[in-house]
Amino acid sequence: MGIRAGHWDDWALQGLLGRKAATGQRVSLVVPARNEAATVGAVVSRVREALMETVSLVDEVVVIDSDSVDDTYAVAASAGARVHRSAEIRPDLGTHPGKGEAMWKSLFVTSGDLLVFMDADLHDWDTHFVPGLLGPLLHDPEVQLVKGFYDRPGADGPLEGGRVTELVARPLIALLFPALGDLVQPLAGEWAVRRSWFAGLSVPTGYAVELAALVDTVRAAGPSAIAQVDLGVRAHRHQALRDLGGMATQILAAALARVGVEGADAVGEAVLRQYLRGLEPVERVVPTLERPAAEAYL
Ligand SMILES: O=c1ccn([C@@H]2O[C@H](COP(=O)(O)OP(=O)(O)O)[C@@H](O)[C@H]2O)c(=O)[nH]1
Ligand SMILES: O=C(O)[C@@H](COP(=O)(O)O)O[C@H]1O[C@H](CO)[C@@H](O)[C@H](O)[C@H]1O
Repeated sequence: MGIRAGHWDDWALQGLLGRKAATGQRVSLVVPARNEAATVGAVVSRVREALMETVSLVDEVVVIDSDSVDDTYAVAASAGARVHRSAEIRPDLGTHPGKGEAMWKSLFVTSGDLLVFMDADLHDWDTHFVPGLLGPLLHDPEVQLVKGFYDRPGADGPLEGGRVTELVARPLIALLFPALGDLVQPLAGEWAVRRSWFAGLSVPTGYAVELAALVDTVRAAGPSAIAQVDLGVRAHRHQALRDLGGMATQILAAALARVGVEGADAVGEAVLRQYLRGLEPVERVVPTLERPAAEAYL
């Protein structure tokens, strides 16, 4: 069997609540956020209202403030989230920049048996994303990781989002990881995973966290350990093209490391040279470090 696909409304909310109660599992929504004051409040407040206050599907909403320099922390806290600064979680383990670092650190400040990750920069989404992602985990013990997929509006049209997905992730999957070929949105930031499973994974500290989790999961447990759920439409803030060069470098570094090619130097960073005009390069130091499985520190 390959990667199973479902639709968010395959699972009635009451049925999910029943399964959650019957299995005694807790659910943590984790939102990694760097400079997301404009949108993080709505993500937190809407999920809290719909899935914590109205029903008890989510037990905690945790925002990991990832080196923000805006009001992310205050906005998320006033919306009702438990907020932690990534750098202040387990300082004995040091701190690194990046989305994956924030998600790795979330393991030390959450209690959920099931973790649901959502980006903080969403502006076209709905709260059904969360039950949709939980459906396979609450109903199928074989599933360890659930990816959301959706139509992704971009700057050039209703289906033009996902530049790194189309130009980097899908080619990597085609060439190196064909078992993941069924995945519609391999880089989607909306995904869910069993805590015990995520705690056993090596986690890239940057943007490669999503692809690495998929590769390591399909290798360790096969495609039946992964499910994907149609969540409808999702729009988010789009980074500038050259900033996605850093993301692409991190994803490529993690992929190459998983096929025995150590592209980055030993200290866990790569220097990406970009050019805006003429011969003068703009050098971007790109962290390619990975955190070891968190279970050893929990
Ligand atoms: O160092 C970082 C970079 C990003 N993010 C968060 O990770 C999510 C996805 O990042 P981003 O929007 O930059 O990626 P994109 O969606 O453009 O691929 C967002 O909630 C960011 O705030 C983070 O927590 N730390
Ligand atoms: O899919 C993609 O190509 C990138 C960038 O999307 P856009 O080109 O800005 O629509 O966005 C995803 O990739 C990141 C790395 O995995 C994730 O962190 C983001 O959540 C996801 O939006």
